[in-house]
Amino acid sequence: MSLNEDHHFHFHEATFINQNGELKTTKIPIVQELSRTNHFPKRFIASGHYHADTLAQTPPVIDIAKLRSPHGSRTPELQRLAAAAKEWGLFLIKNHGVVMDDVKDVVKGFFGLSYEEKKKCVGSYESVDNMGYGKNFVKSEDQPLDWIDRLTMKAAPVYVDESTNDLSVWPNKPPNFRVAIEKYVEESRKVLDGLLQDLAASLSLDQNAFVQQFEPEQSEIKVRVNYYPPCPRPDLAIGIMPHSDASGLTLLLEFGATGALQVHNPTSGWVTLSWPEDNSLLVNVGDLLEIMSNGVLKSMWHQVRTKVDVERFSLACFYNPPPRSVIEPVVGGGGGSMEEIMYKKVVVEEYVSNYYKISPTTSKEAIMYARVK
Ligand SMILES: O=C(O)CCC(=O)C(=O)O
Ligand SMILES: [Fe+2]
Repeated sequence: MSLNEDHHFHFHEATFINQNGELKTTKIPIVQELSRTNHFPKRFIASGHYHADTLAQTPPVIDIAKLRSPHGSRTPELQRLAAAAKEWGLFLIKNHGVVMDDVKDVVKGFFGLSYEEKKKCVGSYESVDNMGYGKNFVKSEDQPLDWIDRLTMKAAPVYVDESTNDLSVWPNKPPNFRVAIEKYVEESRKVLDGLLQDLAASLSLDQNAFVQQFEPEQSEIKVRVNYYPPCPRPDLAIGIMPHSDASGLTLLLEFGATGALQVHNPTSGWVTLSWPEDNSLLVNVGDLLEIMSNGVLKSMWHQVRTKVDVERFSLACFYNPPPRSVIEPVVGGGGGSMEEIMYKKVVVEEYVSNYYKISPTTSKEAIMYARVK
């Protein structure tokens, strides 16, 4: 179906350098408007991708209250944590204390604005490393487009000179958007710091082995809010193409609908993840923590499917060590001193910038940048 003349559609613009080194701009239709008018342009056909609905599985649930109970009694929960992070690279958490009602309201409020209002209320529209409003790794005219609208901001560190460092992409509507998200991010950081300690302990490493590389003053937390409107062709479209996150850890909140996030596991293939909207949050391992754990923890390869009848929202917090810091595998846990080193030292911002340069990819290619040959 082509974009009908009867409708007045808006577009995001993405700029990229093509294979001949030329600077190009491509126009990306706004999915809310397509959804509302039941249009499905060919550019959203993601052929060769996995489109089936598998039996939905609930990820392992880790009880943070149990992890914080006195030494000894927390051992079984630590073991469950290690098993989930090693095999799947993900787990749900409950009893984490993070309050999320305001965040859901502001995210819904933002995506409820018209395209013109959204564009006007985000101060800057540039894209650096995938930041800003409406960008989705577009690198060519022929690449399939994700059925998504998204806004990415840097929530930490908080810079004094906003013009250069946070791209001023925080929207000023709804008015409490930034305050609500910054509060959520600070609460999330505490939970993630605790989990970094638990993950190290669960691998018999010094409990500070990972967390000490995430300095409170300089660590980076990027927040991405994602909106997937109902899609006329879930059999052809993808909400987000398969990827692993470049992060250390990612904390994911989903609401509106479940059963859209799918994760690929070498033995089980694609698995659809589903869980009740009951305050649980999903934690997943990103590439940087896979490197820091010498490949013992696995960053998950995941994608998002679309749904024909329901809209879905998600909010991802990507927690990274400071951009200029050097990370390297921490060994000496269960593997012993003979453990083979799988990954090289990398500068965090160099890793992330290579990741964005080569994404999207068809497999976990970005991490090869850090792999010992
Ligand atoms: O919407 C989701 O469930 C996942 C989002 C995601 O993978 C991302 O933003 O990197
Ligand atoms: Fe992701």
